[in-house]
Amino acid sequence: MSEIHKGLAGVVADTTAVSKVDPESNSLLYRGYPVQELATRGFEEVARLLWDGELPTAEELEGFRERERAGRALDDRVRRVVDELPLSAHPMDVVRTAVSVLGAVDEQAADHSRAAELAKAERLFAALPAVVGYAQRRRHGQDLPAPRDDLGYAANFLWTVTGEEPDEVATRTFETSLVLYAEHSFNASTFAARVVTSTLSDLHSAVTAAVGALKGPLHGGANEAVWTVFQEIGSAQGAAAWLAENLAAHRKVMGFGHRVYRHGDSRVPTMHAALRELATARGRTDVLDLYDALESEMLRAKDIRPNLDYPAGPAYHLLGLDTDVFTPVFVASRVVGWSAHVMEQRAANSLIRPLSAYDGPGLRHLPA
Ligand SMILES: CC(=O)SCCNC(=O)CCNC(=O)[C@H](O)C(C)(C)COP(=O)(O)OP(=O)(O)OC[C@H]1O[C@@H](n2cnc3c(N)ncnc32)[C@H](O)[C@@H]1OP(=O)(O)O
Ligand SMILES: O=C([O-])CC(=O)C(=O)O
Repeated sequence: MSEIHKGLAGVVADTTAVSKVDPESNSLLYRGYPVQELATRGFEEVARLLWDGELPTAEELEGFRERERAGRALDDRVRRVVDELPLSAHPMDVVRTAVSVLGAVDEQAADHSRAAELAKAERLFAALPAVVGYAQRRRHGQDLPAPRDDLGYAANFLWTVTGEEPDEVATRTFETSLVLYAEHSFNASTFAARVVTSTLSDLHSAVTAAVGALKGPLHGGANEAVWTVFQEIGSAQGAAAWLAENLAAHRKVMGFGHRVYRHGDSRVPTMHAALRELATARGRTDVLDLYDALESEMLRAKDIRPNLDYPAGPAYHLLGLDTDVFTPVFVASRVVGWSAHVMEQRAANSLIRPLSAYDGPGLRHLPA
């Protein structure tokens, strides 16, 4: 039997110039730039870098910002389909459905030229905050506030979801998380997007599949699960007992561990610092105490470190997002990476179709 690479662990499936995850130096580069340096920049600029391969000129950035501001309103056709969904539908299901609708109505859906793919990626980028905002607000009986053209992407996103103008620390924390979440090489959702693209399918189909892959708690769904764990534990004093019980029951602790990083996730220190700033400004040092307590218990018990979802979950709670809206926010950021990979896959395509080793019953025949 040929060698099996369960979960494709350790398999190098293709090359990519979008980002480099290096477990040895514990670093993450977007198009060559360390993500920690990019975390001080606006998310719109980082999106252009990931799509275009180079930082935009001031003029290019302003042109993109204008198009983004013009595309913020919730499409009526999306609203009508979402209104048919039960209020109990998970916001990730709302987002997945919305992306699918946006694909069905996009006049360039079948145009796979790079110019058309970029235009579609830009439109999705601009449209998703209103979709995420609507997913949260409709359940509270609230409509969307009108988009704020005087605010950048990150601040307008928070305004759209919460209906409150964010202060500087909230905008900075949120923007940092968007930059850190934007791209991470061949993770499961990006790979799903590349698989779909490899069949010569369209960008919205690839993104819809990626949303489905991101939803699971072993991937993006972990940021939602982290805050649920914080609520279950309650306070720093409860961390040791909670962990002992869960490890004894062989349950995975959400927000810890990573398939690629072996010495901790390179993005965590930057997001942890942002969380510290936000929690301190909000007088919620209890959240920081619980964060530290669970982290050190996990290190002591299993020698496993947090991944990006661990600081992002509590930060999103403190920013006023409903817990099940955390992963949809991840979608709005990662759509940049997904679409960059769709374009890269298309430019040098080969159908992705691995082999399997059959281990079912041997040849047999139907009874006469
Ligand atoms: C943005 C992101 O998508 S980051 C990932 C978000 N996902 C999570 O936080 C979910 C929790 N983490 C996990 O389930 C895992 O660490 C994964 C899925 C992310 C990566 O795991 P893999 O590379 O497949 O390693 P695997 O799950 O086989 O774990 C290896 C060992 O470490 C243990 N382990 C790994 N992560 C954890 C965890 N979070 N809690 C408890 N034990 C863990 C496993 O139980 C296993 O132990 P064993 O060898 O004694 O059976
Ligand atoms: O790379 C991975 O497997 C998961 C991850 O951290 C991400 O997608 O950001």
